[in-house]
Amino acid sequence: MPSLQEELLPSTPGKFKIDHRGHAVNRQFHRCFASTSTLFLWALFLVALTASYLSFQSFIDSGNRYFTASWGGIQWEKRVRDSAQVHRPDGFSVLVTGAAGFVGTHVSLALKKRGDGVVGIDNFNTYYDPSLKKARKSLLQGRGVFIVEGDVNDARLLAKLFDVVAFTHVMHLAAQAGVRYAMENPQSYVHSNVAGLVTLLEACKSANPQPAVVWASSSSVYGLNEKSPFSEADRTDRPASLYAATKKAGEAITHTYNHIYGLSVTGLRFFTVYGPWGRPDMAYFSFTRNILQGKPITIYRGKNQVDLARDFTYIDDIVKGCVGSLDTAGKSTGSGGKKAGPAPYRVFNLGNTSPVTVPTLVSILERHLKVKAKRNVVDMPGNGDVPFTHANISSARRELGYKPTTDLQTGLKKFVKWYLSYHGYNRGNNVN
Ligand SMILES: O=C(O)[C@H]1O[C@H](OP(=O)(O)OP(=O)(O)OC[C@H]2O[C@@H](n3ccc(=O)[nH]c3=O)[C@H](O)[C@@H]2O)[C@H](O)[C@@H](O)[C@@H]1O
Repeated sequence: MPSLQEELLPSTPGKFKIDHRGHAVNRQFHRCFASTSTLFLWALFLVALTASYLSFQSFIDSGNRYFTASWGGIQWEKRVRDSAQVHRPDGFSVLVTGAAGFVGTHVSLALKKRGDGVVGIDNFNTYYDPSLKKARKSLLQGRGVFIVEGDVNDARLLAKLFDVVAFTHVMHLAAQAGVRYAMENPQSYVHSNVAGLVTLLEACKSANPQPAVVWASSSSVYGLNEKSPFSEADRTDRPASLYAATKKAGEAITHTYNHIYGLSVTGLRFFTVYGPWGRPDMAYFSFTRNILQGKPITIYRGKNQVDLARDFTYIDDIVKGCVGSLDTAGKSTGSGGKKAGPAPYRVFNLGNTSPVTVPTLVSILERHLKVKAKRNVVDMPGNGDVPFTHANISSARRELGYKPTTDLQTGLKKFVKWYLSYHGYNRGNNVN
């Protein structure tokens, strides 16, 4: 009779083989032990392999960050200095973050044109097609604006930039934009709009002299506010999206740096900015692309079948608001991380003051493109959108001389003209 042990010990995995000769148990036991130790060795080998792969990856990562960084060196510093060179009396030298972005490109061009020194920084991330960002970079380079490829989370890079140039102003436009994408990639909003902002403010507060900071907040901070038009004094404690929440956090964070370190801060609440060289993720841009390609567009509709509306604001008006903010920003009072007295803290709405519904936006595009849209109207999903926005701009008008002059009809015409030419359409046949 085979012993119980003999019956329970398989000679090969998955199979019972009963050996009635003398040292069956020993042999079986030995085989089993051998296969267990082989397994153990294999497991050890796999763990070692995984560990070395991970450390190799982190070496590559840090290598990318620190050894193959696209910044640094004498030539690089010269380019930064040249780009920051001021060419008008009492001109500014401005560090523009997100310089290859939509608003960043236009503001940089405007500042350079009037003789200010401009250095850009942009991480060229892939939130939308980086080739558009590269094209904007070429445009800027052609006008003498140097863009450093880097992230505002890179404290060493920022410290280096402030070491090379005594920036008078920082125009902080680098951000993770987009209201609905926050549900897909929440961490990217924390990374850019919270962590990146703090890293930048740390660099600004430590700089000597401290620059004045003007930065992009958003109309989305008004969230569920129903009082219209939106005034700066209205509630902003009910954000409807994580994007809005990070912008609201930015307003609180910048206030802290103003309070503790004497940084001069101006926050600008932009209202749905549009125009040439715009962002492909925004509705007016993606609608244009789809209409031209004969693809359907999705139009969200609010509660009780009410159309959504936005206070769409043309880029040139926004640029005037940004430049006006830089011109009127009081000085920071601190230096090297120490406050010497109170500094200005301001928040302004930069809108157009005349909301337009999304279906009307589509009709205007159809007219300019001479193509009918395939409209697919759906109820607004719970994705962070708000039903309408409408700016009260009396503060900006009073203090910045801000006065928007471009209506949606005119602004979209300019956008369509740019879009067709940028994408190589035959303009003569397509635009009014
Ligand atoms: O001003 C702001 O605060 C914000 O403006 C825009 O956000 P949003 O107004 O949502 O702009 P779009 O994404 O272009 O949407 C405009 C309107 O079109 C609607 N929409 C969007 C996409 C779509 O497929 N269908 C559609 O009907 C949206 O619901 C919204 O009412 C920007 O994307 C934000 O980065 C910015 O901060």
